[in-house]
Amino acid sequence: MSEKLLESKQTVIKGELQVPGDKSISHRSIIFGSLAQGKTVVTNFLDGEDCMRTIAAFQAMGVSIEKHGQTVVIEGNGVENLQEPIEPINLGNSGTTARLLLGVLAGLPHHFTLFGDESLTNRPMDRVVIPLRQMGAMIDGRENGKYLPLAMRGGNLSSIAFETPVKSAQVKSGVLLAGLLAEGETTVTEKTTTRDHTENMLQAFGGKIDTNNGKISITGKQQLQGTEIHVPGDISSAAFFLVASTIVSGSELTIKDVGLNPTRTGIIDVLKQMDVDITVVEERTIGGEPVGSITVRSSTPKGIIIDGEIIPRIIDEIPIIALLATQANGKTIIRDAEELRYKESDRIASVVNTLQALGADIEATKDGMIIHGNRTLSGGKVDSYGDHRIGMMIAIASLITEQAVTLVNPACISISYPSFFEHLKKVSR
Ligand SMILES: O=C(O)C1=C[C@@H](OP(=O)(O)O)[C@@H](O)[C@H](O)C1
Ligand SMILES: C=C(OP(=O)(O)O)C(=O)O
Repeated sequence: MSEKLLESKQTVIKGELQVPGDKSISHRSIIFGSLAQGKTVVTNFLDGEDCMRTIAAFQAMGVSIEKHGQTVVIEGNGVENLQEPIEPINLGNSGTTARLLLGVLAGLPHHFTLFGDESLTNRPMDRVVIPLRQMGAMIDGRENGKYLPLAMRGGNLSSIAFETPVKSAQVKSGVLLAGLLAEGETTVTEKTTTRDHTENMLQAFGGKIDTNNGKISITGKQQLQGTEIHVPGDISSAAFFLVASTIVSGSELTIKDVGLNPTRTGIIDVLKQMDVDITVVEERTIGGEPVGSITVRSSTPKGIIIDGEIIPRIIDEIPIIALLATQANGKTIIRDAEELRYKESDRIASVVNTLQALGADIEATKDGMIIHGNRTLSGGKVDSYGDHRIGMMIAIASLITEQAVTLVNPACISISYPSFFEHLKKVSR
């Protein structure tokens, strides 16, 4: 297993940065482009490994998808021309590919087998398998279809009125995509709002979807038209640099063209509540999604309580928020975040173990963590757990540790941010 030495050096974070395209929006651009009729051109596509899995899955079904740098051209031929793949589909590390693709495949009259890497193989799939079975898909797999590998035969779906028991955009999206291919009207009701990129992008492709008080309704068998999609910068990637600029004294960084969809901007709200010096400017709309530039100057944050409705709006940012909390005045409590246990690693355990190993005062709870601030972090050898967000959290921590940090298994960072270390170097002075 490879290791990366992150030397403890006096640095400041300065200048301007453009983070790569949003992962959630990149996945969905490939899915809708492949279901639509005609050409779709996606610019600023994230070429992280996860999004490449989504491309490969649709190529295996006969869709022509060409990637030139960050531009992807999809020649859509409509749902009815998606073919049965010869080989099993490898979903790699990508939960989003798995849950959203399951929804699409459930609507196709073909046989599919799906598998993933060790991490994905241990993440729950029954949260989408159960409603898709209710719609008529035949799905079987390990532990009665709870886990990959899965085998399935789709087609002839009927609509469903589904109340999602988990706060998950992936589950909502999987069922809505199946609803798009089913007869009649499907509704998904969610108690807490989760990211709505599926709903937004369906409309960008000419589809119709209604959201009313947490109830999302979609009529099946709609024809979608290819279009142009510009992917905004990923706020979940930006979050690592927002925190870096806060905790490294003397820093000031502007991140340009970041997606500011309100279902994703919880990190900005958290930073503001913690009294971090943050401003958002140049707000505008590109391709149906709000974008803007965020400037952060170093400051000493204060500890806060983070729970309830905001959790899905910061779900991928909690590891880096935990690092920030180790530097805050006072105590930070994170609750209602049990979903973290079902990510690429059990992120309650991996965040707590890693930060403890670096000298933080942090403890795990059933659904979150308690972090006591004002700690000087030491250094040493810590593992990414094969989880990209843990790997990036460790790299940002190393900017303020007293000794060097050896990051074990850094390669996973390219799942969502292949140019992360290059960008870190670019803004380190
Ligand atoms: O829909 C999406 O694109 C995503 C939804 C979230 O997962 P859940 O919906 O499982 O919480 C998030 O953690 C993931 O990185 C991307
Ligand atoms: C949880 C994540 O992604 P996924 O569920 O797509 O693997 C993530 O990117 O942090």
